[in-house]
Amino acid sequence: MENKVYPITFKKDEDYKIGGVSIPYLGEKYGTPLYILDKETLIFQAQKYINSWKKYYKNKYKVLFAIKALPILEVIRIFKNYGLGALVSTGGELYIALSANVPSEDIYFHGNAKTLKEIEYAIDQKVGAIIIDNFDEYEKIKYVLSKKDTKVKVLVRIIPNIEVNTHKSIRTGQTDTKFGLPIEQALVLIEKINTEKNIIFKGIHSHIGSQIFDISAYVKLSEVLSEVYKELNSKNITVEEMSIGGGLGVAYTKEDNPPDIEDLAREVSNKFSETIGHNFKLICEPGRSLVGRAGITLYRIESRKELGIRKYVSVDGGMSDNIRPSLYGAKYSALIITKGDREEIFSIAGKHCESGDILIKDFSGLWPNPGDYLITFTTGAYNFSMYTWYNATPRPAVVLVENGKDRIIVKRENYEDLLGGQI
Ligand SMILES: Cc1ncc(COP(=O)(O)O)c(C=O)c1O
Ligand SMILES: N[C@@H](CCCC[NH3+])C(=O)O
Repeated sequence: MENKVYPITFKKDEDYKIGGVSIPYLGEKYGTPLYILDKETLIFQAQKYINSWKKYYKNKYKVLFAIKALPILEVIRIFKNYGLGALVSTGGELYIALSANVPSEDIYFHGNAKTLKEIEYAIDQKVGAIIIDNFDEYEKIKYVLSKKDTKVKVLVRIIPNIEVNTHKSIRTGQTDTKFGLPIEQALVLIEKINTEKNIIFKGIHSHIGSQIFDISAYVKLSEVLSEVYKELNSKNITVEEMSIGGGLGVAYTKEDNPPDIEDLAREVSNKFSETIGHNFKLICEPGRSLVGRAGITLYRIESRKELGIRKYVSVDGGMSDNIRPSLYGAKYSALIITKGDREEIFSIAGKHCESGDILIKDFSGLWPNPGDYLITFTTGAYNFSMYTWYNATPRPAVVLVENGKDRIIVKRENYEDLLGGQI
């Protein structure tokens, strides 16, 4: 079976390599902790999305990279070259997407608490659509437009009432959520929008959560979207676009068996064929499933400890570069590069002043020596972007590898950067 935890080019034959480059060599050259991204895996995942929709969806579609997962210019540029747009959730993300030269019509802006300033920025930049989350946002858009001679395209985010089996902090489609409007309220909002001449209603937006393995949740979502589509059609309101959001899961451990991107495209397309046909532009917004597998993080082992109750191995990073284990109890796979040959069970701890800063609990592997390397896998999504500088920890560098070549795409912060903005 294909190992979905490792990046496509990862090899552990004579040396440990990614993108044809020796991983210990990268550690020597750039220092640790180090985020390493495999370009081939990024491209493979992007092409999977594009080709799968092309195969099954018989009308226009657009894949928007949810840049919150990895807001790095070079990554966004790579995806743009394969025809992907960007989904942004703040003015800052919009700025990054524009700086990566994503055409503004390929940028969609969602979020439940957009400020007037962010709305004005999005309107001035002529984004592809603002995804309206609530009535107050609609009023803010009207206010901004009242000062300008311009129009804005919008989608309206609905709450589809679908519970998914993922961590409670990353579910978004259930009845009780801060994102979107119940369908009845969304319909009222859409009727209001339709009376505005400068707010152009384009369609419906939805998103059910993140790290989802169950394709049937997307099939249910497609049914819900079809019902809303029909309801609006019956009121003579045309729905040109519908978004199924992002959320497809990835494998963090060998036990994880996420569905293929192609399964998502086939099942969703089939459902729409049964219900309303492919009469609208279909949008999807993956983040994690585009970038998660492409990333690994390289650490150095700093110290070891053998307590009666447990053994600990501590590394030179931790919750600052990967907050997911402490925040969600997320599990990761790892590998230690060592000359040691003693198999042990131990916890891998970060260096931060929190007892909860444990990257992997009860890891089973070779007992290392200080100075050895540790690799954690599937760190491409929501690691760099959720970096925290707790304990005044400079942000690690990001290096991109491809065909035996490596280059820095985000510089490592230094101590002076930590003083940035401080007076
Ligand atoms: C509206 C929306 N779309 C897309 C995404 C991307 O999600 P994921 O990284 O799980 O694919 C998110 C984050 O969950 C989101 O909030
Ligand atoms: N930050 C979350 C995903 C959030 C999705 C954003 N809507 C994670 O690391 O799993």
